[in-house]
Amino acid sequence: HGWGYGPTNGPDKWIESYPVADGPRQSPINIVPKETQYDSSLKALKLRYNPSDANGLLNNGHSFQVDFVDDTDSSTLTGGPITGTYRLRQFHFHWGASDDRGSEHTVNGINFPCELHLVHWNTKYPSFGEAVDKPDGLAVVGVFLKIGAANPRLQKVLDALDVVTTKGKQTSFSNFDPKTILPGSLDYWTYEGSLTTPPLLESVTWIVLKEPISVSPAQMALFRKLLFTKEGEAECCMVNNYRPPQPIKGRQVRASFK
Ligand SMILES: NS(=O)(=O)c1nccs1
Ligand SMILES: [Zn+2]
Repeated sequence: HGWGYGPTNGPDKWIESYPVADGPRQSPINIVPKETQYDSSLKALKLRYNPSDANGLLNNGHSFQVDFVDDTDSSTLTGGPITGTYRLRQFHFHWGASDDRGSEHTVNGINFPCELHLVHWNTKYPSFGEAVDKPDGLAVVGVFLKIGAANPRLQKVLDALDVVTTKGKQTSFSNFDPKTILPGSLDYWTYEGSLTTPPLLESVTWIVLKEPISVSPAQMALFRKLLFTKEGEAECCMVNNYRPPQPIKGRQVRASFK
């Protein structure tokens, strides 16, 4: 049976099929701001997204993702810690069964209820599939969600979830600008890491934003209505789809801000 987040196939079992799980640059990590190093050479993030590139919303059995058309440079990440141009491929979330956990990265050991990942691939490679296993192949922007006022910017995404409850369901989703779900500040921490789901490839430059966005308890309840399971199978709630922090193994986390 495939990997997942349950007691028999969860993060502690992934090493059995994916030995890189205990590699030197695994993600997520706990970020300790006092141990990060401000790097004045880090550039500002430049995110230029074209809403018309949004191309569907899918329950993939581990999370749900909004896919983007990535056959041109119309939705890109440049600047920040990276060189060159990375194209937006998809964004997705990780969340908990309750508001005290759900994020993958933590800050001073604090868990957030949810974390957004915007996945980009390096256009020095011909495709996402070619980039995904290269050390400079991907750049993922991570955004923490913290409990507060309802976030109207999230509502269009959350309103689409009721038709993709089970694994494999997808629905049309277009004309959406992911910049609208980013916080006001683009200050970030960055480090070299990996995919946080199998195959756990060590190909990700992580860019974790310091400022969270808000989400309300009612909005979190909508995430938790999704299922890991297919239509007709015994239902298993899609919650706690996060990997816990991994050993830093000597890595330096840099800050774009003082
Ligand atoms: N959670 S993640 O952004 O590291 C990711 N895993 C697989 C594709 S993208
Ligand atoms: Zn993710």
